[in-house]
Amino acid sequence: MSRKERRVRVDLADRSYDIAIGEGLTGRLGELALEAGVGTSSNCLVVTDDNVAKTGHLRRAVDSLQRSGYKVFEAIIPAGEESKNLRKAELLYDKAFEAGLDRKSAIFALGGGVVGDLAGFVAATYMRGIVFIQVPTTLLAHDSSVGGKVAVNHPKGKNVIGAFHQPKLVVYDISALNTLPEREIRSGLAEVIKHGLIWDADFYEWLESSTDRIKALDPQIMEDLLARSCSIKAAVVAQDEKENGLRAILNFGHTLGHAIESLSKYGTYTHGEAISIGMAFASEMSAEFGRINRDSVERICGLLERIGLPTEVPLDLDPKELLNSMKQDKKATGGNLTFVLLSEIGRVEVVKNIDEAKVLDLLCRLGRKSV
Ligand SMILES: NC(=O)c1ccc[n+]([C@@H]2O[C@H](COP(=O)([O-])OP(=O)(O)OC[C@H]3O[C@@H](n4cnc5c(N)ncnc54)[C@H](O)[C@@H]3O)[C@@H](O)[C@H]2O)c1
Ligand SMILES: O=C(O)C(=O)C[C@@H](O)[C@H](O)[C@H](O)COP(=O)(O)O
Ligand SMILES: [Zn+2]
Repeated sequence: MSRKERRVRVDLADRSYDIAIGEGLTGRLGELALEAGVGTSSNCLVVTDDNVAKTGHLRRAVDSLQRSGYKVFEAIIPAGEESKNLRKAELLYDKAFEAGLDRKSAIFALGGGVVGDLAGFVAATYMRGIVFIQVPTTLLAHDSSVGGKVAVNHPKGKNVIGAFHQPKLVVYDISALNTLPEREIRSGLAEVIKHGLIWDADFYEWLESSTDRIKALDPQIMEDLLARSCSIKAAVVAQDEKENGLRAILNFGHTLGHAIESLSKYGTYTHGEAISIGMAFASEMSAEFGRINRDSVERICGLLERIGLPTEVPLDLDPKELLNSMKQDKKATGGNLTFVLLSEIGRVEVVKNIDEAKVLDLLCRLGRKSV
């Protein structure tokens, strides 16, 4: 007998939705979408990438939707961050027209954060916004599928062309992790660790003590981990949907992380790897500004490294270019740097007008390069 899935609610008044978490949920996607009120009268589009399409996930999703009466079209994009751009968005608009999508249609984003952000952006803009459903297939996408940030990249920076468009439902099938490469598992754990660091010291300690079982992808552990991590994201988003204040804490590690991704042309580091380096750097900065002690920095870098994530500022990236890229971060106003810094493990603060000379100095010291 199938076990009932776990549910985490994202409370956003008339835009509230559930995150359903459990094993084998892709095979029940149609039933779950119907239950969430996604209509079957108009055609729908399932967007995925060519890696996910090679696994059984796409077939299971489409079969389930068809069994529930949905008329399904498919769009497959090339896998990878390089696809998160306006040209691919335009190809998806073409697909949407070919599939006859109208205002009552829905887009299902089946994949990692790239598919979710891109398909979500298309759903937010096609005919001024249609329903979309997130069906995350990476560990990292437990974060990207929740909260409604949808975007594409621009040569000037990550996610700078985007919108807030909440999904109607998130269906997280834990079984999808079985086909995910180990590197992507580690990458996803970076965002999980972030959620512990910014919000919940107990969760962070639990992660420290459960590393081996997490690495073994024990299904019960993964269900608990996802439910706790999604609950933190949901709690933050519910309090500040459009990032007027609090939500910026979810950007811990991203100021440097996004600069690393952008300067390395999105080809060297996964998102999780880049923000792992960014979190190690933000922890060092927090210590430099006397907010936390060295033991906490060692503890944080220790966990990231035990997971197999990088913590060192890349030697091949120029500190001045990193600094300039960070000044274009969406949190920066008037060219002044904003960083999310730790006050203790489990608590952070958004700090504006950070002294850029100090950041440059630390970048040079940690990257072991002189200016
Ligand atoms: N919107 C948000 O709030 C938010 C939050 C975090 C990250 N993001 C964005 O998410 C993106 C990163 O997402 P990601 O790490 O999921 O990357 P991704 O979507 O590129 O997926 C990583 C790799 O795994 C493959 N893959 C996906 N699911 C698979 C499966 N089940 N089996 C085998 N292979 C599979 C993909 O084809 C890809 O090669 C970045 O663009 C980042 O900016 C957005
Ligand atoms: O949901 C948020 O808010 C986040 O900051 C989550 C991040 O993990 C994610 O990478 C997000 O896309 C970054 O947002 P951005 O506004 O800095 O592009
Ligand atoms: Zn992120």
